[in-house]
Amino acid sequence: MEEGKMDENEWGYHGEGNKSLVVAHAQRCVVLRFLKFPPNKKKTSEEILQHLQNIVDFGKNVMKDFLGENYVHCGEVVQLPLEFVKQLCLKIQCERPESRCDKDLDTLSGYAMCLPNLTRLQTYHFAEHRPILCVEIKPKCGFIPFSNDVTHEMKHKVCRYCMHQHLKVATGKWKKISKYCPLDLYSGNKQRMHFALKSLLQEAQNNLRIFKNGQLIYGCGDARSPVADLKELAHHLKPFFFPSNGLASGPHCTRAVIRELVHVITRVLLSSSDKGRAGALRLGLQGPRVCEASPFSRSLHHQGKNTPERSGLPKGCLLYKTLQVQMLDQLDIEGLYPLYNRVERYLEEFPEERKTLQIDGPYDEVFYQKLLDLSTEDDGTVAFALRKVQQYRVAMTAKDCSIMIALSPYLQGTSSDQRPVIPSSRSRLAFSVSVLDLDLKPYESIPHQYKLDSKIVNYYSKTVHAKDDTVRSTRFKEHEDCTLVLHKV
Ligand SMILES: O=P(O)(O)O[C@@H]1[C@@H](OP(=O)(O)O)[C@H](OP(=O)(O)O)[C@H](O)[C@H](OP(=O)(O)O)[C@H]1OP(=O)(O)O
Ligand SMILES: Nc1ncnc2c1ncn2[C@@H]1O[C@H](COP(=O)(O)OP(=O)(O)OP(=O)(O)O)[C@@H](O)[C@H]1O
Repeated sequence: MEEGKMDENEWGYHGEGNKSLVVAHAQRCVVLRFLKFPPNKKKTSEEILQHLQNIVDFGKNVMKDFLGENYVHCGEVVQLPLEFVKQLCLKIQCERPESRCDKDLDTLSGYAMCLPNLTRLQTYHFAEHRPILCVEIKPKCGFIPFSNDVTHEMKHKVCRYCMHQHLKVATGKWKKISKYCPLDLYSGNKQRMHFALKSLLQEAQNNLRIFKNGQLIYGCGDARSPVADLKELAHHLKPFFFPSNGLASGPHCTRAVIRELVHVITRVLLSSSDKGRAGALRLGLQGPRVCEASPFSRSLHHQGKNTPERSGLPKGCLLYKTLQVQMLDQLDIEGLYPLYNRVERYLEEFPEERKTLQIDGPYDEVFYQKLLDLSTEDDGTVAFALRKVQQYRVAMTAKDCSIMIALSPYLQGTSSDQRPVIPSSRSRLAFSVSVLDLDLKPYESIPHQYKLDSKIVNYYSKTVHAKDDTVRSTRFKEHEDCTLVLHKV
């Protein structure tokens, strides 16, 4: 970033999560990502610089290897004029969703990350005139824990996302339970993936956002208020997908366009662009392939088909690689927590060792190499406990990242476009797939994870499953009655 040339009027509010806020440049395809903190928890400039540098290093030294060179954009740390940051912060404040204003943008350090704008990813630096559509999916955890340390039987049957939905609705975070189940999306089975994507479109929550030419057109800007409905979305999508002459409208047309979007996204998600260090992780998928709470698997169950077709994900695709990283959580939080406590006890005795143990970085090649040891035999050492803790943090990061799929019409002959192409009903679409929000989860969040896990499972077991049992036992009684009647006849 060239000092003196920074003008806040060239930047606009783009979006934010729990820990960072993103502004986008109006012309150039770049964004600035600032850290956010609760008002009473300000950090020093040095701490912020270190934190941002750690994010970049973690992307470069760990995630690029695990997920693949092509999918990860690490960006760089930039120093900005403080006056620019202050003015920018004032300018965007009114656009920030209220639910995110419990944290303030860091305006004191002047440091931020500069990244390609993945919602407009074309030739990277300058926007082209081709329309561009971008679908952002936060898929969450795609497997059911297989660890023997799991004590709640329910956790072997229902995935965390589906259980968590009930707690989220009960606490008012969302209004409706979503039909989306990550296991359907990660199944590699087209039918299940279509169902998962349609469910995300019906109830986007913070798991789906759609941008057109860099502007949010679908999904939640605010925690609770969607920006458009499916009809409006279909209208936006027509230039990309509409199968006929562009004049038709009505529910039939909306359905056709949405179906086309779902099919294209599925194909992109199953495509491979593998340039990473091949096979850094080889974790065989263990545990159930379906979640009992998914409406898709429930409907199969009712049809008497207990296991859906096994398709599996192609090894080079981003979903497969993300799932592999997620499965670095081999012990589940229940098995991990005692190991975290072992590390804690050691640190209480030898606080100066925190640095050697690389708990707060550096996230370098040494850190990466240690993650590759997947043995689960506990020899009682701090080294073992620490390795599992670090693997867990990396797994949690992959469980919370987002996938960005950018699509634009492929113009034959006129483009120096190097991107892969996918056929759609209207034209061919050039696409790129990227992953974002790869900030390593903090060591300190482990006790919170432990408590939250038990809260989610207890709530689900007590309320939902108890209700299910009542329904089932009523059905069983009806069935018994029915059998008796049949016997009499
Ligand atoms: O615990 P979860 O599964 O609710 O995930 C949190 C996310 O909630 P979600 O369930 O996706 O709505 C949560 O997302 P929201 O703020 O709810 O949009 C954050 O991503 C949070 O990460 P961090 O603590 O900011 O690093 C996430 O926390 P981590 O568990 O990844 O640390
Ligand atoms: N490089 C990028 N290009 C385009 N948009 C981006 C980019 N990075 C982030 N965003 C947008 O900004 C939003 C917030 O970013 P991000 O997910 O990194 O925030 P966070 O606070 O770290 O998230 P979380 O709540 O998961 O902790 C994203 O959901 C995405 O829409």
